[in-house]
Amino acid sequence: MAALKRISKPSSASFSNIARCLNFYSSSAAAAAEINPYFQTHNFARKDPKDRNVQWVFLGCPGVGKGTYASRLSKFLGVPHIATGDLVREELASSGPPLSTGLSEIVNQGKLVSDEIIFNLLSKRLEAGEAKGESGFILDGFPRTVKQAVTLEGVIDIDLVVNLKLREDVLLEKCLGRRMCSQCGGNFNVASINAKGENGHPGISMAPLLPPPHCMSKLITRADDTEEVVKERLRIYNEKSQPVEDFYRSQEKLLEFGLPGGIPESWPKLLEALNLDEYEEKQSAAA
Ligand SMILES: Nc1ncnc2c1ncn2[C@@H]1O[C@H](COP(=O)(O)OP(=O)(O)O)[C@@H](O)[C@H]1O
Repeated sequence: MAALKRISKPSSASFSNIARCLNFYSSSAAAAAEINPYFQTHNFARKDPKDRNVQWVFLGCPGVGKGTYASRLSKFLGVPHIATGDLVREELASSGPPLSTGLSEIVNQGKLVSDEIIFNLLSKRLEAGEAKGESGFILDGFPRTVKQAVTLEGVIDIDLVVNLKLREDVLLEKCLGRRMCSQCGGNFNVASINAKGENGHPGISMAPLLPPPHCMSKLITRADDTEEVVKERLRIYNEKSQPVEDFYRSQEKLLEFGLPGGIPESWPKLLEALNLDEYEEKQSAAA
């Protein structure tokens, strides 16, 4: 597959953030390695990129569409889509009190769960995948802090980080429109977005992503998709996760992608930005 990296140069404003990340890196690398012995000892992913599938990360604010595009891309490339938010929700559904009570309180307030829990869930998921012969992954929702990024960097080579971007007013509308089918787990969106252009930002329209008729009566809204909690999640993203963008930008791994609209407009442009458009044409021609 062709080289897939498109690199964004760091802006001068981001250099102080990069320096902060690097200071953090040196002071936290040892602490980060202590978090999970699995991550400390296991080097399953240090394989030559020629001998494995892609190891990518999707970054972006809540509601931007990380799950939608990471999941489409994972099917397209034949690699697992690993979303730490899904791992947390599965853990909540399968564990009883008191763990589930404490965990759901954190998630429902829009806060980040502890690194210990996240590293345990992620390492278990990677280990299970490895046992099944999986190769490569697209991570979604991880890393969310520079400390998590540093820890990941210590054990796994990340090839590319895709940073999805969307206006904040649209993010809020999208989060409030999110629905999930309580039976099949499918993700949908009932919001019909028509945001006018303002402050140099172009207008943006997104059609709702409606479920098939048999899911319609089973739709639920995530408890953390209320206006108050989404605003808190956006605040936490800006505080804790934005520096992760600078961390990867400084490593020249960051691909910035501003979503131009809904899936029909954005998907072909994303493939183009990833140099995958020709790959798709070849696949369609072969089918
Ligand atoms: N890497 C992580 N570190 C800490 N907490 C996480 C992480 N990933 C997921 N979570 C927890 O799971 C919740 C849901 O995550 P996710 O589905 O990715 O939400 P979002 O729509 O905000 O991207 C987060 O608000 C947080 O409480």
